[in-house]
Amino acid sequence: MTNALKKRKIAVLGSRSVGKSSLVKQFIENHFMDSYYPTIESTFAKSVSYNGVEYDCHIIDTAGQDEYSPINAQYAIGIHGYVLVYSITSKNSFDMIQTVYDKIIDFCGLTDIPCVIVGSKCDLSSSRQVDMQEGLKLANRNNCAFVETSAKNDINVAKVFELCLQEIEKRTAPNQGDQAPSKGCQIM
Ligand SMILES: Nc1nc2c(ncn2[C@@H]2O[C@H](COP(=O)(O)OP(=O)(O)OP(=O)(O)O)[C@@H](O)[C@H]2O)c(=O)[nH]1
Repeated sequence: MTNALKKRKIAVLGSRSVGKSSLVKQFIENHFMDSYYPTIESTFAKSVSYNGVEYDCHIIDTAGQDEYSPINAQYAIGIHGYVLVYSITSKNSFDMIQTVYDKIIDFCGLTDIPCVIVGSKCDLSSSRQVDMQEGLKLANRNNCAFVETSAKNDINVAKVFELCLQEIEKRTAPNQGDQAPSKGCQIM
Protein backbone atom coordinates (compact mmCIF):
# COMPACT_ATOMS: atom_id res chain seq x y z
CA MET A 1 0.00 0.00 0.00
CA THR A 2 1.42 3.44 -0.87
CA ASN A 3 1.48 6.37 1.51
CA ALA A 4 -1.10 8.23 -0.57
CA LEU A 5 -3.65 5.52 0.19
CA LYS A 6 -3.18 6.00 3.91
CA LYS A 7 -4.25 9.63 3.83
CA ARG A 8 -7.52 10.07 5.71
CA LYS A 9 -9.55 13.28 5.66
CA ILE A 10 -11.75 13.83 8.68
CA ALA A 11 -14.27 16.69 9.02
CA VAL A 12 -15.31 17.94 12.47
CA LEU A 13 -18.81 19.45 12.48
CA GLY A 14 -21.40 20.62 15.02
CA SER A 15 -23.07 23.71 16.48
CA ARG A 16 -21.21 26.88 17.39
CA SER A 17 -19.09 26.85 20.56
CA VAL A 18 -19.48 23.13 21.35
CA GLY A 19 -15.70 22.74 21.51
CA LYS A 20 -14.71 21.51 18.04
CA SER A 21 -11.55 23.64 17.87
CA SER A 22 -10.63 22.80 21.46
CA LEU A 23 -10.94 19.08 20.70
CA VAL A 24 -8.77 19.36 17.59
CA LYS A 25 -6.21 21.63 19.33
CA GLN A 26 -5.91 19.27 22.28
CA PHE A 27 -5.38 16.37 19.87
CA ILE A 28 -2.87 18.14 17.62
CA GLU A 29 -1.07 20.52 19.98
CA ASN A 30 -1.83 19.10 23.44
CA HIS A 31 -3.16 22.27 24.92
CA PHE A 32 -6.46 23.85 25.95
CA MET A 33 -7.56 27.49 26.10
CA ASP A 34 -10.53 28.90 28.01
CA SER A 35 -10.94 31.75 25.54
CA TYR A 36 -13.31 31.45 22.60
CA TYR A 37 -12.49 32.48 19.02
CA PRO A 38 -15.09 31.44 16.42
CA THR A 39 -13.56 29.33 13.66
CA ILE A 40 -13.96 30.02 9.96
CA GLU A 41 -12.11 26.91 8.87
CA SER A 42 -8.73 25.35 9.61
CA THR A 43 -7.05 22.14 8.55
CA PHE A 44 -4.53 20.27 10.69
CA ALA A 45 -2.37 17.28 9.85
CA LYS A 46 -1.19 14.57 12.19
CA SER A 47 0.19 11.14 11.71
CA VAL A 48 -1.86 8.62 13.71
CA SER A 49 -1.00 5.00 14.36
CA TYR A 50 -4.02 2.71 14.42
CA ASN A 51 -3.93 -1.08 14.36
CA GLY A 52 -0.22 -1.02 13.50
CA VAL A 53 -0.75 1.25 10.48
CA GLU A 54 0.37 4.89 10.20
CA TYR A 55 -2.36 7.14 8.82
CA ASP A 56 -1.71 10.63 7.53
CA CYS A 57 -4.79 12.34 9.02
CA HIS A 58 -6.02 15.69 7.74
CA ILE A 59 -8.52 17.11 10.19
CA ILE A 60 -10.82 19.90 9.02
CA ASP A 61 -12.13 22.08 11.84
CA THR A 62 -15.24 23.75 10.46
CA ALA A 63 -17.30 26.82 11.38
CA GLY A 64 -20.24 26.17 13.71
CA GLN A 65 -23.38 24.93 11.98
CA ASP A 66 -27.00 25.78 12.59
CA GLU A 67 -30.11 24.24 11.07
CA TYR A 68 -29.90 26.64 8.12
CA SER A 69 -26.24 26.03 7.25
CA PRO A 70 -25.94 24.18 3.97
CA ILE A 71 -23.49 21.29 3.83
CA ASN A 72 -20.60 22.69 1.90
CA ALA A 73 -19.34 20.33 -0.83
CA GLN A 74 -15.94 20.74 0.78
CA TYR A 75 -17.27 18.92 3.85
CA ALA A 76 -18.65 16.09 1.80
CA ILE A 77 -16.52 15.42 -1.25
CA GLY A 78 -13.27 13.62 -0.52
CA ILE A 79 -14.00 13.26 3.20
CA HIS A 80 -13.36 9.79 4.60
CA GLY A 81 -14.89 10.22 8.04
CA TYR A 82 -16.88 12.59 10.24
CA VAL A 83 -16.70 13.72 13.84
CA LEU A 84 -20.03 15.26 14.88
CA VAL A 85 -19.72 17.21 18.13
CA TYR A 86 -22.37 18.39 20.58
CA SER A 87 -21.85 19.74 24.08
CA ILE A 88 -23.34 17.71 26.96
CA THR A 89 -24.35 21.12 28.40
CA SER A 90 -26.52 22.04 25.40
CA LYS A 91 -29.62 20.13 24.32
CA ASN A 92 -29.85 22.38 21.23
CA SER A 93 -26.40 21.32 20.08
CA PHE A 94 -27.42 17.67 20.61
CA ASP A 95 -30.54 18.14 18.48
CA MET A 96 -28.37 19.60 15.71
CA ILE A 97 -26.43 16.33 15.34
CA GLN A 98 -29.24 14.44 13.59
CA THR A 99 -29.84 17.45 11.32
CA VAL A 100 -26.19 17.66 10.29
CA TYR A 101 -25.95 13.87 9.89
CA ASP A 102 -29.04 13.79 7.64
CA LYS A 103 -27.67 16.65 5.53
CA ILE A 104 -24.38 14.79 4.94
CA ILE A 105 -26.22 11.57 4.07
CA ASP A 106 -28.45 13.50 1.66
CA PHE A 107 -25.57 15.39 0.08
CA CYS A 108 -23.46 12.26 -0.37
CA GLY A 109 -26.36 10.10 -1.57
CA LEU A 110 -25.31 7.37 0.88
CA THR A 111 -27.22 5.47 3.57
CA ASP A 112 -24.27 5.16 5.92
CA ILE A 113 -21.11 7.20 6.59
CA PRO A 114 -18.08 6.58 8.84
CA CYS A 115 -18.93 8.78 11.79
CA VAL A 116 -18.23 9.35 15.48
CA ILE A 117 -20.71 11.28 17.62
CA VAL A 118 -18.95 13.18 20.41
CA GLY A 119 -20.52 14.53 23.61
CA SER A 120 -17.99 17.23 24.55
CA LYS A 121 -17.28 19.13 27.80
CA CYS A 122 -17.92 16.10 30.01
CA ASP A 123 -15.97 17.87 32.79
CA LEU A 124 -19.03 20.16 33.12
CA SER A 125 -21.31 17.39 34.39
CA SER A 126 -23.03 19.72 36.89
CA SER A 127 -24.50 21.60 33.89
CA ARG A 128 -25.34 18.46 31.93
CA GLN A 129 -28.42 18.70 29.66
CA VAL A 130 -27.85 15.48 27.66
CA ASP A 131 -27.52 12.05 29.31
CA MET A 132 -24.83 9.72 28.04
CA GLN A 133 -27.58 7.19 27.25
CA GLU A 134 -29.24 9.68 24.87
CA GLY A 135 -25.94 10.14 23.05
CA LEU A 136 -25.43 6.38 22.81
CA LYS A 137 -28.98 5.86 21.53
CA LEU A 138 -28.50 8.49 18.82
CA ALA A 139 -25.21 6.90 17.77
CA ASN A 140 -26.69 3.39 17.66
CA ARG A 141 -29.66 4.58 15.64
CA ASN A 142 -27.33 6.03 13.02
CA ASN A 143 -24.73 3.25 13.11
CA CYS A 144 -22.07 5.65 14.48
CA ALA A 145 -19.43 5.29 17.18
CA PHE A 146 -19.92 7.36 20.34
CA VAL A 147 -17.74 8.87 23.05
CA GLU A 148 -17.92 11.64 25.65
CA THR A 149 -14.85 13.86 25.90
CA SER A 150 -13.27 16.74 27.72
CA ALA A 151 -10.76 18.78 25.75
CA LYS A 152 -10.08 20.68 28.96
CA ASN A 153 -9.02 17.59 30.94
CA ASP A 154 -7.81 15.64 27.89
CA ILE A 155 -10.37 12.86 28.37
CA ASN A 156 -10.99 10.56 25.37
CA VAL A 157 -9.61 13.12 22.90
CA ALA A 158 -7.30 10.71 21.04
CA LYS A 159 -10.06 8.07 21.26
CA VAL A 160 -12.28 10.22 19.00
CA PHE A 161 -9.84 9.99 16.12
CA GLU A 162 -9.07 6.30 16.71
CA LEU A 163 -12.80 5.57 16.60
CA CYS A 164 -13.10 7.60 13.41
CA LEU A 165 -10.29 5.62 11.75
CA GLN A 166 -11.98 2.44 12.97
CA GLU A 167 -15.29 3.49 11.39
CA ILE A 168 -13.51 4.37 8.14
CA GLU A 169 -11.51 1.13 7.98
CA LYS A 170 -14.56 -0.99 8.88
CA ARG A 171 -16.16 0.20 5.67
CA THR A 172 -13.15 0.01 3.35
CA ALA A 173 -11.36 -3.22 4.38
CA PRO A 174 -10.69 -5.88 3.40
CA ASN A 175 -12.71 -7.09 0.39
CA GLN A 176 -13.56 -3.59 -0.85
CA GLY A 177 -9.87 -2.76 -0.85
CA ASP A 178 -8.98 0.93 -0.66
CA GLN A 179 -11.11 1.98 -3.60
CA ALA A 180 -13.65 4.76 -3.57
CA PRO A 181 -17.26 3.55 -3.88
CA SER A 182 -18.81 4.09 -7.31
CA LYS A 183 -21.44 6.42 -5.81
CA GLY A 184 -20.87 8.83 -2.97
CA CYS A 185 -18.24 11.07 -1.53
CA GLN A 186 -15.22 8.97 -0.63
CA ILE A 187 -12.68 10.13 -3.16
CA MET A 188 -9.15 8.96 -2.37
N1 LIG B 1 -15.11 23.18 30.40
C1 LIG B 1 -14.84 22.95 29.13
N2 LIG B 1 -14.89 23.97 28.23
C2 LIG B 1 -14.60 23.69 26.95
C3 LIG B 1 -14.25 22.39 26.51
N3 LIG B 1 -14.04 22.44 25.17
C4 LIG B 1 -14.23 23.73 24.80
N4 LIG B 1 -14.57 24.47 25.86
C5 LIG B 1 -14.82 25.92 25.85
O1 LIG B 1 -15.96 26.19 25.03
C6 LIG B 1 -15.77 27.40 24.26
C7 LIG B 1 -15.91 27.11 22.78
O2 LIG B 1 -14.88 26.23 22.39
P1 LIG B 1 -14.37 26.15 20.86
O3 LIG B 1 -13.41 25.01 20.82
O4 LIG B 1 -13.90 27.47 20.38
O5 LIG B 1 -15.76 25.78 20.15
P2 LIG B 1 -16.05 25.56 18.58
O6 LIG B 1 -17.07 24.48 18.49
O7 LIG B 1 -14.80 25.36 17.82
O8 LIG B 1 -16.72 26.97 18.20
P3 LIG B 1 -17.01 27.57 16.68
O9 LIG B 1 -15.69 27.87 16.08
O10 LIG B 1 -17.83 28.79 16.94
O11 LIG B 1 -17.79 26.56 15.94
C8 LIG B 1 -14.37 27.93 24.66
O12 LIG B 1 -14.53 28.92 25.64
C9 LIG B 1 -13.67 26.71 25.22
O13 LIG B 1 -12.69 27.05 26.18
C10 LIG B 1 -14.19 21.34 27.48
O14 LIG B 1 -13.90 20.16 27.21
N5 LIG B 1 -14.50 21.68 28.76
